Amino acid sequence: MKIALIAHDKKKPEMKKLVLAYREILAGHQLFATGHTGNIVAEATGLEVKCFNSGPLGGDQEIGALIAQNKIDAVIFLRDPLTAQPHEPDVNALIRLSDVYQIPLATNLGTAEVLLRGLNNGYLDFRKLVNGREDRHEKY
Ligand SMILES: O=C(CO)COP(=O)(O)O
Repeated sequence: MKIALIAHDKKKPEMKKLVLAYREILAGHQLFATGHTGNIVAEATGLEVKCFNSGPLGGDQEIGALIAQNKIDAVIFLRDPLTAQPHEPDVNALIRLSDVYQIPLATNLGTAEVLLRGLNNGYLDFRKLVNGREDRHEKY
């Protein structure tokens, strides 16, 4: 599965703890991330991470584009709900696209743990039915 990992600055320590705790599960999947988050994840776990631009410089949009192309299976986005983000429209766009395309999305540590445990138990296997199908979306 292709997992996108994103964390706002104040949530990066939580992201680091999460990926260390679930390293063995994450090791079996392809990881994608916004720039700074990806560097932290790669350094903490030693796992390969495809890093995009930093969030404020377009990283959320790049991951959103992958979602629209059916190239992401789950998103863990540890958002900071207490700090205004200069790129809030990009953040909202990424969340919106996850909802448009029914992509499992965790926005806090509690749900992220459920998602990763579910991933490990096959609960995301429904994604295999649509994987590789760029035509899966209804055309308007
Ligand atoms: O701002 C972010 C997501 O909106 C995260 O970006 P970085 O991982 O580059 O800090």
